[in-house]
Amino acid sequence: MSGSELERALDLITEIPDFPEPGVLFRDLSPLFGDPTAFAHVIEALGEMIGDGVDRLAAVEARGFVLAAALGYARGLGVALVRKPGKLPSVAGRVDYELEYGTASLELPVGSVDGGERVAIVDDVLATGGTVAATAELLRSAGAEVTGVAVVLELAELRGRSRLGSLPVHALRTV
Ligand SMILES: O=P(O)(O)OC[C@H]1O[C@H](OP(=O)(O)OP(=O)(O)O)[C@H](O)[C@@H]1O
Ligand SMILES: Nc1ncnc2[nH]cnc12
Repeated sequence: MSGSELERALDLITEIPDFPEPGVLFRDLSPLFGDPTAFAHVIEALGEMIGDGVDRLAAVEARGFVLAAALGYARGLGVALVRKPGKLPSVAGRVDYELEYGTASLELPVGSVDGGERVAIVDDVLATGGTVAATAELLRSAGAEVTGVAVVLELAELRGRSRLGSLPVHALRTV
């Protein structure tokens, strides 16, 4: 894959002003998910960013699941599926946090990670960093070591990295 192929794939992301509320510029990855060539380039590039030495991926409902499922399949890694509340019969932990728009809670299913596992978090967008910070907290509470974060798009002005301490963050594109 050439750099320009990846750039063309990322150019499929569209911007929708004032969604889901006034003042938010929503980045829609649906066209990228819908284009098999672009999607394959993005999965390949995410795989290069997470590197070796990872035992498992973790992803957050809903858009993160699409990326992590494909990447996990490509790399032979299982995925810890972090859920929005009320979906799980057995909850290992719950964290409440702030989003760019509104508040949210996440839950980790019992048995999703083993103690000492090295887990990389995969998501589509890093905005305020609340989602990734909450996911990292859930994984660490369950005994995992979080190795880093790989996202397709980082929204730099929302300063998500500043909430993540020394956790390595890799983004395919930063805007
Ligand atoms: O860095 P943050 O400010 O936490 O924002 C990033 C999160 O926001 C979006 O998820 P959303 O909760 O909108 O859910 P979705 O994937 O179900 O659309 C996105 O998929 C990230 O997970
Ligand atoms: N502006 C944005 N666009 C898409 N997903 C987001 N998640 C949080 N902020 C977002």
